[in-house]
Amino acid sequence: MNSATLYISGYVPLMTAHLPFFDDDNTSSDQILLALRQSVDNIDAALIHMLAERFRHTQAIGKLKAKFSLPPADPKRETQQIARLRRLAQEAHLDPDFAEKFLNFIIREVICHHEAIAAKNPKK
Ligand SMILES: O=C(O)C(=O)C[C@]1(C(=O)O)C=C[C@@H](O)C=C1
Repeated sequence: MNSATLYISGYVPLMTAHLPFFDDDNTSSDQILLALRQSVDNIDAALIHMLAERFRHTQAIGKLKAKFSLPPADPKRETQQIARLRRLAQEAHLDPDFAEKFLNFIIREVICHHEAIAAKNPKK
């Protein structure tokens, strides 16, 4: 398989231009799979690091909210975030419904963290 074949099969060649093997007709499917999986692994690692950073900041928000007796959830803010992420997803050719589900999944977890922080710091 070469880059032309990948293009015909719907794979965006720009994304693979930096990968080895793609202009070589003798490349085995195992080699191509390995190269693609290396990129997937790099992207997964980046996602984990970005999520860790996001949770670090939302933990700080949770502490602030507990200190000033603010509610753990802010539905108005969530509505804005979802509208924005759906727009970004569309531009990036990612399914907006998936983007919304993904954000909601993360936010639900953040709200649990906020509730736990508030429970540990009860206001008299
Ligand atoms: O921005 C806030 O107020 C947060 O608590 C953070 C966050 C989020 O994870 O983005 C979580 C819960 C809220 O309902 C809205 C947003």
